[in-house]
Amino acid sequence: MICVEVKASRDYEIRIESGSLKKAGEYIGQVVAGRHAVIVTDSTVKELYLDTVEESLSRASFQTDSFVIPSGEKSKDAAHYIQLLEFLAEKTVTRSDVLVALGGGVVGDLTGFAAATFLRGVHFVQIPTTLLAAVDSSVGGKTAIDLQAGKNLAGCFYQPSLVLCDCETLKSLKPETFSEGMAEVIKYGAIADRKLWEKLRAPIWPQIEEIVARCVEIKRDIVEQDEFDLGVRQYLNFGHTIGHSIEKNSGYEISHGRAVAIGMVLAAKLSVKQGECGEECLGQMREMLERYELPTTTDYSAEQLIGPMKADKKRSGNTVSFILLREIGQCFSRKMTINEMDEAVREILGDEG
Ligand SMILES: NC(=O)c1ccc[n+]([C@@H]2O[C@H](COP(=O)([O-])OP(=O)(O)OC[C@H]3O[C@@H](n4cnc5c(N)ncnc54)[C@H](O)[C@@H]3O)[C@@H](O)[C@H]2O)c1
Ligand SMILES: O=C(O)C(=O)C[C@@H](O)[C@H](O)[C@H](O)COP(=O)(O)O
Ligand SMILES: [Zn+2]
Repeated sequence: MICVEVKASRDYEIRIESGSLKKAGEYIGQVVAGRHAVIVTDSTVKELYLDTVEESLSRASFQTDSFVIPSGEKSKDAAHYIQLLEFLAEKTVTRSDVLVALGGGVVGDLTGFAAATFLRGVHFVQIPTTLLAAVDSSVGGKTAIDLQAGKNLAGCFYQPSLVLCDCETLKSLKPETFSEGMAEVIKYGAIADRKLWEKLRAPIWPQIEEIVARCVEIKRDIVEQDEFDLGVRQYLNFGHTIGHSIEKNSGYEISHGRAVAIGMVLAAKLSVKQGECGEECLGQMREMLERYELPTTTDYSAEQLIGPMKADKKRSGNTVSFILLREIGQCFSRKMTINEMDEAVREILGDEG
């Protein structure tokens, strides 16, 4: 077992342990006082892992209920959020009880937001079952739902009480869903760790636990410095200003990981245009994403992309902080006015191809 400790507004452990799904009840029992657990999952994960987690919780004397949403980003919305809150009220969940997010980033973000707001805060535990959730969304306490107006526009910072990562669950992922998680892994290498980047050239499965652990350590180190996203945490948003716009433009048909992959190429391209890194950096970014069969180009026009980019949470008044690369393994933040961002996007898309 690898254990990574996080010190934030709530301290907690990330336990990376093969087979730990069967120990969920025992582990959750160690961090919460109540004995009522509501498992939130999606329609795909329910068929694969719900019974195992329910049985484990029952063995540890938990009463369990489950709330199942349809798989996919479209469930991360206000309607499912309200349905979940009504369900928790109907089941008389109390502040000492626990919500268990069993699934990918969609389940985790929605459950976290419900846990933060139901009764003004009940415990929640993340059990990530996608690579993306294991390396990124289960850690750090960003919770959110999408609004009609855009991605992740309602949410709050609310840390889980425990993250339990059983990499065995990643074996049932479709190859394209595994690749979507690799987009965030590639992000960590690009912004913070050249050595991690190099490891991604070797087969991933034999080193999966080590890779997950390194990613969550990088995220932990950043979150411990800036839990509330006012400074260095914004580095974790590399590729996301354009990525979120691509997701929104596609009506959430293009997944987060794929959209972020394209966003990272365009951010790298902007870094080259601004003289901050060499052409080879952009080439390496494209090569690494292609290695994992991730997209590197978009058909959306600058006109289409710019609108949603203005809703970025790194915006303050008329400026947006844009995350650029210095080299693979090092990034920084540059403030741009909305007009400068508009011009930059037109420029980088103008010669796309
Ligand atoms: N809070 C954060 O810090 C943070 C970080 C990154 C991404 N996110 C959010 O995470 C979401 C994307 O997460 P995701 O990529 O996990 O998407 P997802 O939750 O939609 O899962 C992707 C697909 O994989 C299926 N699935 C999950 N586990 C499986 C398993 N073990 N075997 C087979 N199928 C499985 C799901 O049913 C779904 O169809 C986005 O909404 C994004 O905004 C949040
Ligand atoms: O944890 C963070 O901070 C991140 O930015 C991680 C991102 O991968 C993630 O997609 C996050 O949800 C984006 O946040 P947002 O603030 O741009 O909505
Ligand atoms: Zn992301």
